[in-house]
Amino acid sequence: MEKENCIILKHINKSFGKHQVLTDVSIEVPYGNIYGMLGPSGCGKSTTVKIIAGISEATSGEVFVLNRKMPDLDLMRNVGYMAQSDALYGDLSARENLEFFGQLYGLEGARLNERIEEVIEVVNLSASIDRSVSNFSGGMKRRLSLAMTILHEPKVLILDEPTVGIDPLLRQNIWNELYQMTEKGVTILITTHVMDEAEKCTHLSMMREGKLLATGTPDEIQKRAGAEKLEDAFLYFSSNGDFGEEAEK
Ligand SMILES: Nc1ncnc2c1ncn2[C@@H]1O[C@H](COP(=O)(O)OP(=O)(O)OP(=O)(O)O)[C@@H](O)[C@H]1O
Repeated sequence: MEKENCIILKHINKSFGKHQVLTDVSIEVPYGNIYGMLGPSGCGKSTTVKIIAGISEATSGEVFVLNRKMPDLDLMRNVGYMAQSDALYGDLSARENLEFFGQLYGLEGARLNERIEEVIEVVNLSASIDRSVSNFSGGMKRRLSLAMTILHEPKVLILDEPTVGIDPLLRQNIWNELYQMTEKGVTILITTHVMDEAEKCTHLSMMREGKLLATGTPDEIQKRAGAEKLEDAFLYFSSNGDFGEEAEK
């Protein structure tokens, strides 16, 4: 099982003081897939991905990424993490931000310039590459953050609500790019509270109040709920208690 799965969470619990925000979260993310975590605001998606990315620690439970127990600093080069809030230097241009982050990951010279051109095109910001980021809209900042996350070609991408504020056409382009990356073996974990984005994922976890409601492919989840839409499946699992994959077998 460990060999097939790029990311494994085993019985993760997380509390902030007395507030338990994650309860017994176990997931397995197969290599080369887009795995979605779907749930309403505050259900614990960001907390989960921060633990996977190694920037927050679980209160109990274990996390493995690429067969290594997290947190593991040596793995950081292979993991691209895009947080919900953009970590950009407003005084710098988009190009300068990319140069700075690229150098941190050991890219330089012609290779760095080549990658910058590639990623800036993916997010459709080529025309604004030399503009100061302080003049960017929220959606442009999200797009630049995504470009920075994929710049060093990590094997694992962890994207926390990456397409918020991005228009539908560009969102489609970005999804196409994500699919192409999985064809090259990249594993992607993405959080969303939007059903139509969740449908695009190859695998899915539905989450509510820090607990998993259901896991599987979008199709499997709908079938188990007897629903034609993911939204109805979510409502079904929300009102019928906890139905992990195992419980339904
Ligand atoms: N550092 C923290 N200290 C205390 N409570 C926190 C902290 N981070 C998150 N929480 C709480 O944990 C719960 C889950 O938050 P989290 O951000 O993981 O949810 P989410 O599903 O990602 O929602 P959103 O999409 O709105 O960010 C919330 O009740 C939140 O208030």
